[in-house]
Amino acid sequence: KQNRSDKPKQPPRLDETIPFVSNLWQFMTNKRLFITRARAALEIHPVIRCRLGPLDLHLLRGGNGNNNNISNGSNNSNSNGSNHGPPLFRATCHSDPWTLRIMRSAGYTPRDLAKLARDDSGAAATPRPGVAGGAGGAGGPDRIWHALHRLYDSALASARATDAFADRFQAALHAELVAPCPGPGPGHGGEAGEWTEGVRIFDTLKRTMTAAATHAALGPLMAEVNPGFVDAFWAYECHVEGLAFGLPDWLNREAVRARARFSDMCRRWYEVAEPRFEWDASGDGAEEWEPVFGSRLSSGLARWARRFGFEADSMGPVFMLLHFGLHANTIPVCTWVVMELLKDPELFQAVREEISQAELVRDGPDATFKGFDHRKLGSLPLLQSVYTEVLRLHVGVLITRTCTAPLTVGGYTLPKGSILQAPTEVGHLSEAVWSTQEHPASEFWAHRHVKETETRDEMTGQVSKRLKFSLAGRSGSFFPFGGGTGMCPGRNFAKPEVLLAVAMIVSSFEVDDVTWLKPDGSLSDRAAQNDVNYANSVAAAPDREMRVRWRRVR
Ligand code: HEM
Repeated sequence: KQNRSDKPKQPPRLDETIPFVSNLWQFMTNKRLFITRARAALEIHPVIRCRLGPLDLHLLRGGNGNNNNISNGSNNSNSNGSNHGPPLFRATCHSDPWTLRIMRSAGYTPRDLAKLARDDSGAAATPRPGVAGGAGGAGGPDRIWHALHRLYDSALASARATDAFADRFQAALHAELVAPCPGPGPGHGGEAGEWTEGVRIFDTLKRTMTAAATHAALGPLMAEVNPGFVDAFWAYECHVEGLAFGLPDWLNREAVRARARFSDMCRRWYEVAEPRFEWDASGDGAEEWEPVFGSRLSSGLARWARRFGFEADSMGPVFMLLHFGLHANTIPVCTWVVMELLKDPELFQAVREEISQAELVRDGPDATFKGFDHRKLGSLPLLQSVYTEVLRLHVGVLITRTCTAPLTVGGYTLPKGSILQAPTEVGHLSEAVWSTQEHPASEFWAHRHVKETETRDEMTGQVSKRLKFSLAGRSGSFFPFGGGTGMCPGRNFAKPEVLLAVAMIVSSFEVDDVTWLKPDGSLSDRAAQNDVNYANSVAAAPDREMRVRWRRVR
């Protein structure tokens, strides 16, 4: 209702039975339900208020109907993500306090956290208006956020970094999954031509992709120094969201133990790598990969921490979060793609045929397989559609920002300093945006993002049909990588990693005998769904494992 006083009109509040208690309790204990209720309220109102403990939040709707098709200047407008979305993607909204919260929960020391908290100049090249830009002014020595984001731009989001990562990842995954190697170690795919029974898809991808992506991004030392790091990572990974936004540590002992174990491994690795590294070689112009820290992203992060005088106790957490960013979403996303293909033999065959177009040309008919061109893979329409559909259905997160200037949304003016959250699910699951008569938005439909086009050959008159990938008109309702200044800088690593792993499995294995297993290993009578424990954790893990038998066909 319009308020008659001079006070600005306030958005409605999210209902709760016990004021100040019920919503907070639900957020901490059943985030899935909290987000479902918020989604329902946002179907009616473009913005709602909600108090969670000390925080007064504004929940916003994404989507095309919200007058919010705002460009964020990112170079990303294809299936990697979207450069449109909710108003919180504007340049005046930032995510530093939330990133700090994640860093604190990972174990950065109070002194190093204080350095980050002191710098309110933001991540952009120009310091925020009215802010000195740290003690050093614009581009000055104290602009710690800007330095981090510059590193992300050059060593994570750039084409050069992506190509180097994709090549290393592909070679390492081939060694893990396909290369014949008797005895323990690589070769999870088994001997060529022989059936391997009881292959667990999620488990196999966790082992092989974690090892390969770690090799490509952090070099070979992590596996040498910490042989059990893959298991330790996944034991920690399932607790990260809860550690940052859920129960306090003293109620969360198992999570605290898992974090300490993996953080110690990262610190040990750093202590082995640090004295071996050539610190004098130049940073930005350095080679994309060297055998100590691995990629320029990893050595750049070490340089960033050194430049700002980080304490030894922060180094485990710094690299633990790099592992988290690298593995926690790509591997479940890849698993969902593989599961969808294996559930549908016709789709599997269609994708296999499409993928063959991206195989690198061999030196001769009998020459060995050389791998895939990751750029070509990323442009294949059906594969892109499947990838997009998986991101749409299995990525769920409350994108969070603080606004540094008043923001007008849906007729309400939210004051400077307001905390804004946009649940990706409101856009991703919108029936109005995604559904067709045969395929509701809640359903996986591999062809949702492709159109068939016909072209006529002018010489022969022959008509050929082609698929074309398109998100046209819907990109404002699709933001699995967030948007604006806080948009995921790893999105360009994620796509080739997922598609290369899918291509390698689809082209190298014959698969049958699909069954589903419950977490205790017993048979399940249904396929996997999003694990409710991963609500708001970006990519959800599957709550059922897929078991198959497979044999390597090359
Ligand atoms: C399918 C895979 C991935 C998904 C769905 C995903 C999603 C996201 C989302 C939703 C955010 C928050 C964005 C926002 O607030 O607007 C984010 C941030 C981030 N992601 Fe990713 N991500 C993926 C892969 C990766 C990879 C491979 C890396 C590589 C290390 C990575 C590194 C990061 C980092 C460093 C941030 C924080 C950026 C900042 O501090 O502003 N991500 N990601």
